[in-house]
Amino acid sequence: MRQMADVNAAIASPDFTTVFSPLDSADAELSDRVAPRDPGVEPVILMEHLTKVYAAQPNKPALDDINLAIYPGEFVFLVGHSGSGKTTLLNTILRNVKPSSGKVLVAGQDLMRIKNRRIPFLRRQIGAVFQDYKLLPNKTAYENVAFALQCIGKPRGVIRAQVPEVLRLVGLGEQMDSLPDQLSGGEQQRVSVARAMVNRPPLLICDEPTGNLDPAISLGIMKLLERINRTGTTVIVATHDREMVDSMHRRVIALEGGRVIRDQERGGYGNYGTL
Ligand SMILES: Nc1ncnc2c1ncn2[C@@H]1O[C@H](COP(=O)(O)OP(=O)(O)OP(=O)(O)O)[C@@H](O)[C@H]1O
Repeated sequence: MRQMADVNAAIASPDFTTVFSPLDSADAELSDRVAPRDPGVEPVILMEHLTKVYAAQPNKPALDDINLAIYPGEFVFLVGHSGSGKTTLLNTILRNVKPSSGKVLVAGQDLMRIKNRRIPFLRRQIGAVFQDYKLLPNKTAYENVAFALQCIGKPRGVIRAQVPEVLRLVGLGEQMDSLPDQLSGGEQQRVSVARAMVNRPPLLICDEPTGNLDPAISLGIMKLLERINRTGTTVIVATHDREMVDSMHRRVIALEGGRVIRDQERGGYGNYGTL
């Protein structure tokens, strides 16, 4: 009873973002949605002459003069051979990697000048699904997602309201109390997606979210990302999953040797091997 009162209070509080309700209706006729690119719309990500040279490879830039604008609500695939710079580009957006030169703005913030104390605030605006961001093995699906909110000081009532909602959204309403090793690979990845989006970030970035998953499960993850995108979240996915990219007809940015070699509004995977 007390718990229900907490939940109701949380829903009424300004901290609660009832985030996920538009999703059912969003399943309708939105597949042709194209993000706005009116002159007045600011890009959520802007890169100008962005270059990253790692000290270990001084003669081979990981990113080489990247110029890109990604607008709110876009769904973007990042493709290219292994070592072409996809992860470095995503890590630049999270400010895990500091560029060597050029300009990068994320949600209007200049990441070349951002103060260290502001970086955690930047990261709260960005949900990240990386293959190596493992779930905590001794926590249930519920606790793994709740932990992300606890870390940023969300009230208990908000956590009790939002965590079940997001887990139901990713299709794990019945498995909230399962530990990671009681879940399949695809289910674990869905917990990662739930964890990344529970705070309703305006930007979701995913590095190989379907790596090592079988094709049917990969499709489920991609459909989930598509639904999240339909609520207005900008989604960027680095992937080697040719079938996925070819079937979704979304914007495709291809990297080669740290350079953008293709940027298509509705593209396909292209001629890359899987590695
Ligand atoms: N921390 C690092 N230190 C030095 N070099 C690095 C580092 N991280 C990446 N690199 C190099 O930068 C280049 C780009 O690597 P990156 O991981 O961004 O490519 P990728 O396209 O994500 O590859 P994959 O598809 O295999 O994940 C590669 O030459 C890689 O060896």
